[in-house]
Amino acid sequence: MATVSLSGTLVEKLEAASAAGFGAVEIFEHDLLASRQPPEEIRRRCADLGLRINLFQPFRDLDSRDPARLAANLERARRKFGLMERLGVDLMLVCSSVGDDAVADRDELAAQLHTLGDAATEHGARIAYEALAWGRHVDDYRVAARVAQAADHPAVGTCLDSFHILSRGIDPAGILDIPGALVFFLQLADAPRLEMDVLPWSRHYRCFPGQGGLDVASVALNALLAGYDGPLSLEVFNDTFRQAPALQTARDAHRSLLHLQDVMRRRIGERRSSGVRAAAHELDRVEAMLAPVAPPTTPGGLAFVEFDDEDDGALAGLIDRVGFARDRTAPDATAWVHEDVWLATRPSGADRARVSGLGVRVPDPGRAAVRARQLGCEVVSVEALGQPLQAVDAPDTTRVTFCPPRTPVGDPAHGGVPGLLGIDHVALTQPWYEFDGATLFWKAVGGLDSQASNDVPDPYGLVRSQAMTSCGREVSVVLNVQPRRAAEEGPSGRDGTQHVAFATSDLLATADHLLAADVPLLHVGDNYYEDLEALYAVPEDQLAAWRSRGILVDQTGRGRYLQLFTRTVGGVFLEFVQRVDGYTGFGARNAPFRLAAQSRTGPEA
Ligand SMILES: O=C(O)c1ccc(O)c(O)c1
Ligand SMILES: [Mg+2]
Repeated sequence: MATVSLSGTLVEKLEAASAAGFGAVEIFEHDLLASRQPPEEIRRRCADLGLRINLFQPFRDLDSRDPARLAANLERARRKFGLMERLGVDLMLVCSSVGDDAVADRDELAAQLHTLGDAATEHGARIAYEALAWGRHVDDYRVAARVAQAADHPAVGTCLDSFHILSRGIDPAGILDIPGALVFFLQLADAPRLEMDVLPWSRHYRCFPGQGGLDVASVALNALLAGYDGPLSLEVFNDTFRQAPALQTARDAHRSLLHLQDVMRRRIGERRSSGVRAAAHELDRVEAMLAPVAPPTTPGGLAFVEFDDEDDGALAGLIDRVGFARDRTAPDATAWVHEDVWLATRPSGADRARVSGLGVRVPDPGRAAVRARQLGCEVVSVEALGQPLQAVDAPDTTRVTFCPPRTPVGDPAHGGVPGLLGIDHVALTQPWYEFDGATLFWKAVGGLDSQASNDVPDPYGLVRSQAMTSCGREVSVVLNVQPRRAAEEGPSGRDGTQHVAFATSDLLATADHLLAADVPLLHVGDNYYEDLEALYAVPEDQLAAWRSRGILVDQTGRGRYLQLFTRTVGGVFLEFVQRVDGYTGFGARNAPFRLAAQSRTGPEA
């Protein structure tokens, strides 16, 4: 764990990294300079915390065409080597230069690195030369490796950093051509794919492997296949993690490393079958290095959604009014059943209703629990669906219970909601500092893949939204972060609503049923429907049918999505959706209008 990846003082970062299970840290120089503890004290703290210090970084702008500047830089480096001896670390990362006096000639650059190698050796140290994606003359890992090799010094090697490689679209296959002994260090970071300059992209948006869109596993696997056998180190510069509780970030980071090795194991399987560029014994060697994680589980559907209800049972009243059939088999909760999906509410003394639990159907609940434990989750035993099962808590504290593929349906009273097909998706609100951790949890533990992510305008800010679905779309979870202002000052004191969306084959019929049952539905107002007519040239009768029921529409080249929302009860509302002609989104275009309608209170509502 690079200390730059965590919030807090240096000592707080070290404590969080150790508590999360890391065995080593990279000390980022700024963290040491800002610390009151002298290097010797930091060294002692690390020893007490069971942390090796495996890198000190960064050393910037070593090389120079100006001899006097070079001499000064070498003297600066000697002082850093002295500092490293006090810290007990023998490897320093040297970034490629960005200065206007940087050396372009590779032989001259190699000679200067050789001189640095001599200086390092005097202090029992080594240096790892890294190509910054924005380096003045060296911005490609293959060049940095060639220059380090040309330096021809035992104390000079290279550092691979997955962000600098993948952000520029450089092929990581070239890593296999680097002698493994030349790779002194490996830094790993993921990032969302953004169209922006690499420097701010690196300094603000890096995230942990599996939380973004870069193929970090390819870099890590190639480095190990090339013969690197050092640490897998996470170097993440991220504005959210700079503010988030360090221990939570460190725990998510540790999970990301375990999940990364799981992905690498699967890649080894693919390479075995495809015979791509790596001898079978090399693949076996690397596979043996990876942390053991049980194979991933693929959810086959939701068995239940459980809610904490307010003491007055407001949410239970809404579910009754919608027309779900009460299930008489649930002893300690109010429950309803539709086919093989249960809804349950428990009065919890909560000041507002919320989703408290999801039952996820998996082929092998026991194996899913083993994998969850290996990925750092605390697995608890629970009673659900009338049997002992195992569960873990998602980052937003929603309890996720691993359920068997099918459960005999109880003896439900036959209520009925016309057209109802089952649960389409569940939307969960995350604390702002848990969004990336939740994405990783639902990917690594829940077996879902990231789909579209959107930043949706809310009257009081932006709602960050990430859809995650199982490969067959049997389970979809939409993760949302509400704008902080809404949480503190929004009209209903919203600290984030959650909802369950039900699929229907006929939303008009479902809507008429709900209206007849006096279910309070959300209306977004006439301006929306006038725009709809302009957008989609909707026939007047069709528009009237949607407007009178409060139905929202998203029509794309890939199908149509019809949506209808109940009003919010506490922190929960219900949604009914009809997907037409293969539409696979979640109605992002309509979210701002829904949010605006939900934020209106009193006569504005
Ligand atoms: O953004 C930087 O300056 C920076 C410093 C050190 C690194 O290892 C790195 O990848 C980036
Ligand atoms: Mg780096």
